[in-house]
Amino acid sequence: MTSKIGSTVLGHPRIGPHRELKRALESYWAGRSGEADLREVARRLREDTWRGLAEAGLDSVPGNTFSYYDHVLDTAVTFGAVPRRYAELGLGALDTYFAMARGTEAVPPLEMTKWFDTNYHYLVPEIGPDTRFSLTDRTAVEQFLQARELGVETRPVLVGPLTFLLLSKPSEEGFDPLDKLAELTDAYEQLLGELHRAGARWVQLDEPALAADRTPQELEALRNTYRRLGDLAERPAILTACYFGDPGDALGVLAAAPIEGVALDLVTDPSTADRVAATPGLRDKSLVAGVIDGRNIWRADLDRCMTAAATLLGSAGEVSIGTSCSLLHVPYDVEAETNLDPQVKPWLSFAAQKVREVVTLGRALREGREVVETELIEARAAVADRVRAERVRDNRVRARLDSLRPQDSRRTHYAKRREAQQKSLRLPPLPTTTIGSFPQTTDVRKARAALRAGRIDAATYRQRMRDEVERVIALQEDIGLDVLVHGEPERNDMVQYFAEQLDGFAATDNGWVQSYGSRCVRPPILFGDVRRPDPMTFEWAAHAQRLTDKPVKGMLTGPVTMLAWSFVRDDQPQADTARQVALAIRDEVRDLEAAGIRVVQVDEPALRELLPLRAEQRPAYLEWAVESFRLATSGIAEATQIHTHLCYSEFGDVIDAIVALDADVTSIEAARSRMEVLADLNEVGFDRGVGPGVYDIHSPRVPDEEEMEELLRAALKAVPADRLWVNPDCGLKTRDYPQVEPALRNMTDAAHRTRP
Ligand SMILES: CN1c2c(nc(N)[nH]c2=O)NC[C@@H]1CNc1ccc(C(=O)N[C@@H](CCC(=O)N[C@@H](CCC(=O)N[C@@H](CCC(=O)O)C(=O)O)C(=O)O)C(=O)O)cc1
Ligand SMILES: N[C@@H](CCS)C(=O)O
Ligand SMILES: [Zn+2]
Repeated sequence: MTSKIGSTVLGHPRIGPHRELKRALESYWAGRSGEADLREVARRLREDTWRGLAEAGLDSVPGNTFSYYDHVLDTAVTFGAVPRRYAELGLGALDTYFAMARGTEAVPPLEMTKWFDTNYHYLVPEIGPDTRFSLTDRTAVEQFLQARELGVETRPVLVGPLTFLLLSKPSEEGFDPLDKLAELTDAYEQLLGELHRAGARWVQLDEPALAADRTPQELEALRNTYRRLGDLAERPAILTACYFGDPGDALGVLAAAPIEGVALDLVTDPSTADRVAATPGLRDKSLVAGVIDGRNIWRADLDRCMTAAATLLGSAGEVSIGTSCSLLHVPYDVEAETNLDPQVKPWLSFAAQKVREVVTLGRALREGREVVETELIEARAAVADRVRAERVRDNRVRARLDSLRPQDSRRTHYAKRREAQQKSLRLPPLPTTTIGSFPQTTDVRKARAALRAGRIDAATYRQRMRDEVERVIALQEDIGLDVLVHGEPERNDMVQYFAEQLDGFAATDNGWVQSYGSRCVRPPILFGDVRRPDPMTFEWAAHAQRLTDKPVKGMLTGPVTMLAWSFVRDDQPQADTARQVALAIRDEVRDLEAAGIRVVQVDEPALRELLPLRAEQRPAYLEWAVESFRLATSGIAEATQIHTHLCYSEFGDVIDAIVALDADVTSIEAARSRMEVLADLNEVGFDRGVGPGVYDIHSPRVPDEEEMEELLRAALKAVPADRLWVNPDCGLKTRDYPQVEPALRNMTDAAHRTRP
């Protein structure tokens, strides 16, 4: 008989409570430590996680949640999908894995892209006719056995076969990775067999791709795959996890499949719960009710969660309590925060607190609410305090929003702006610029760490950053760039930096969340009405502008990106929150203009990221996303040139929205896709300045001027010279000067050679 799941979480952070894995990885990559050291750090992190989750009282502990870099890459390696160019390097297993993740001198890495609508990035597997799927890496089995030796029985978690192939890209044109589903399913069968023989009672197959629109053929593929896996004679019980949204018609397919369990996200779309009762096939299955939000940080209303879970009793064979998705997207522990606002802190729940919430609800469901009365009372009080808190509402902000008129988010006609800007800026054709950040050197980061630790005072820190701005301006002048930037040395992060200065946001000291590989972010917490008490950036931009006669571009982060990369309040529509952020940015744009800054860039790299997974929800999102950008960038002189910057995604789905932003110049990631985005923009009649990136900043490689010239000539076929800008794909903060300086010199030379 199938064992019960009880209470569980679908996955867990893995970077380490103090980013131990980040440090171990970076030390290994820099050659400062060996493979054994790295493996030892990883082993300890895994063991601490298993023990911690078991001791917290979870009935079912997820396993195989650790990754040295990315779980999609792990899945590719598990099933032998290692493209030949990496296998041929002749490296050991771990270094081949890192070559796929980061590239080497000889080969670029796999492409990296966003994991659904989150700020986590996965590596895109390449699948082609030559891919031979087979079980080539047994880490999942080994880790199951290691956990068992510690006395913890885990439920190994794997990316499901359908999601894996849907997230992959064909290694050659015209090939559909789904054609390999049957062969991949053979390999999953083998792994399930080995896990069974090792003693695993449950396995979790993650199928978040089911939260997006799926074709009938894809649903048929789902049906066939899960029928095959389910019909395996010797295997663990299968829990298929659907998260990031409602699984739609896929729910019926899974309910009819011969598997034992389904985990549902009941947070993203609470109406998913209503469909459970209407899906009779679930009555003999284990249902993990994902009532605790796995990707936001608000303390749960446990009474409401209990009621939601209890209404499902009877609609499924067994109802368990779970998180809506993996906890990968939240920080480890609120208790690690010593400087958080004392009123806000009890409103929050990070991974450790969410595990406790799940355990509490699991007990309440099993043994009755009385046994967890104290926990319920505490949660009730915290939730009520947040609802009542006066500081969450700022009537000045609300009054200002109420008084806005439609013309407040409109600029004058582009043709007039263009003329005024040409007169003011006098730029050559194919003007050169960068996206904003210059390398965040060790000295810059050390200065910030010293300021935080009180080893230097604010005035010393400020002077060091001003000196850095001077260096960056001098370098750009020397290289001959046309529109300069101050380099953003004073920013810890392009979202957190602003959040730290805005009312309504709280920042964490240790709330790290993995963004990709060893890179992390600390998403700020947007808890209340947003207001800008003081100017935020103009001191830096004005300082930079005083150092040069060339125009300096002011650099701000747009409202959509501020929301996308923060933990956002869930007590009002996102559109309202975005408008509040937009007003704060609008004030900053005006201050920059008043300080003599003639070009302002408002970055919206997350515009595509927040696009709903289901097409029917997209127009409403795009409307508020565009409107908030326009609110932030209107109300200024015609001569002030607004730039925006987009990166980290494919733009096909948001191309109309890019036009609707009404920016004067748009810089956009394009180097790796060889300018394809320009044709898409032409198709919708885009007639503004555009800077398709000619330098892929994701790789340490220095592009030579010939290849950038070739890209520019390709761009000129789609865009006339008087609209084409020359810039890298994105900011340079993750690169080092020895790469950046020659690359920018080559880029500038390429622009000069290409100019008519
Ligand atoms: C553009 N991207 C961003 C996303 N999300 C964001 N919120 N911000 C982004 O920029 N999403 C999409 C992409 C993802 N890309 C990246 C790229 C780079 C990073 C990254 O480099 N992260 C850094 C941490 C950045 C930061 O917060 N720095 C702080 C703290 C630095 C620090 O760790 N200091 C040490 C001491 C340092 C020393 O002594 O040398 C410490 O505190 O222990 C700062 O500069 O002050 C990373 O290292 O992971 C993320 C996403
Ligand atoms: N201005 C930012 C944009 C990154 S998406 C930077 O240059 O880093
Ligand atoms: Zn970017």
